[in-house]
Amino acid sequence: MKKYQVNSSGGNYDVVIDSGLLEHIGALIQTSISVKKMIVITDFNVDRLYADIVMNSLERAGISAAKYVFNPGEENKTIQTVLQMLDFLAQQQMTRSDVILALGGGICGDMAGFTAAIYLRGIRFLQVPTTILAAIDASVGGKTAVNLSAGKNLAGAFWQPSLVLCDPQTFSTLPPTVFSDGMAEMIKHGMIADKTLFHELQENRPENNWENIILQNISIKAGFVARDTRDTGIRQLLNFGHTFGHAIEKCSYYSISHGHAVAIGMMMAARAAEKKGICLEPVTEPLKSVLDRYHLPTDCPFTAESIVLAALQDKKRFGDRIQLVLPERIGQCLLYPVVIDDLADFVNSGIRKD
Ligand SMILES: O=C(O)C(=O)C[C@@H](O)[C@H](O)[C@H](O)COP(=O)(O)O
Ligand SMILES: [Zn+2]
Repeated sequence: MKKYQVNSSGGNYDVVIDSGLLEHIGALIQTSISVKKMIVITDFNVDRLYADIVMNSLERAGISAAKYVFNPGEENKTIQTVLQMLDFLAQQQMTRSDVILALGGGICGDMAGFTAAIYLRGIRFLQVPTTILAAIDASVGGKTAVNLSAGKNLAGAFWQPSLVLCDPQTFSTLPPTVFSDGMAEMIKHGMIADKTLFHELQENRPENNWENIILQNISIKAGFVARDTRDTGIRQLLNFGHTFGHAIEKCSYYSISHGHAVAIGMMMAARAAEKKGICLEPVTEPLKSVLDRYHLPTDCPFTAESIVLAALQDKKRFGDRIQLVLPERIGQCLLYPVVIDDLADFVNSGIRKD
């Protein structure tokens, strides 16, 4: 069992990582935060696999719980789905002392968290990540959101969970592409902050060491969250690969998943940075080899024009500038503001392999 305290300007909370914790999650919740009534929010895939274990454990711990199940997929991460969740909470007469439990991957946590942020102007919620991506990234830091037709995560709130409970046994049921999605964010953490983690991922697979590797990743992410919870500066480094990645997700109508799009986005940023002489050492070749190792894509299937158009909606755009995150060396990236007129040149350099 591993424990880590996340500090943020929106509150401090524990992350508990323990294989098999879903079986006794009710008791674990009762020892950390006192709760009588909960709504478990999950998608149809996770419902089939883990909802009964969780619901039974909550009941044994004396927590009255109802369940809301939504259709999986990024295309359902919408305000309409959140409205349905809000209506369900109201029907169940949830009050300000009651709690939402998000059981699932990043999409589930983002929507359940956003619902918690706005229902009755804010109630508590717990993150129970069941994917690698949610465990090492989305469950920590309080970014909650839905997509708009204009782009990814364009409406949301900063709303921190009260507790994060992670059972790495759930990773054993992940489809290979969902497994790879999580590895993309892990490689990102290595690229922006920890060259030792990057080299570990080059040499060893993480499967036999989940508790340590999740802890290591959460401490990287939590370091940025503690220094800049509301994403106005240094936290934006966590967006390495995301400006182009979000554009790729949008251009693909979300048929390319988040981690896969971020993998391509990181490669584009690396190629552009290397060509423009921003890198202090070669980064493109080692990044490509580690992405290949985890079966992640490295080439952009869209034109530079369509990527530029989609990227103009990025949240890191401030007027006529957009903040890119570019690698200097493995384990170190920098924030690199670019005027909008120069964006096409960066995107072109990132797409072209010569
Ligand atoms: O927590 C952060 O900060 C991140 O940027 C982590 C990202 O991996 C994550 O995908 C996040 O949701 C993207 O944030 P956004 O502000 O670009 O929507
Ligand atoms: Zn991400």
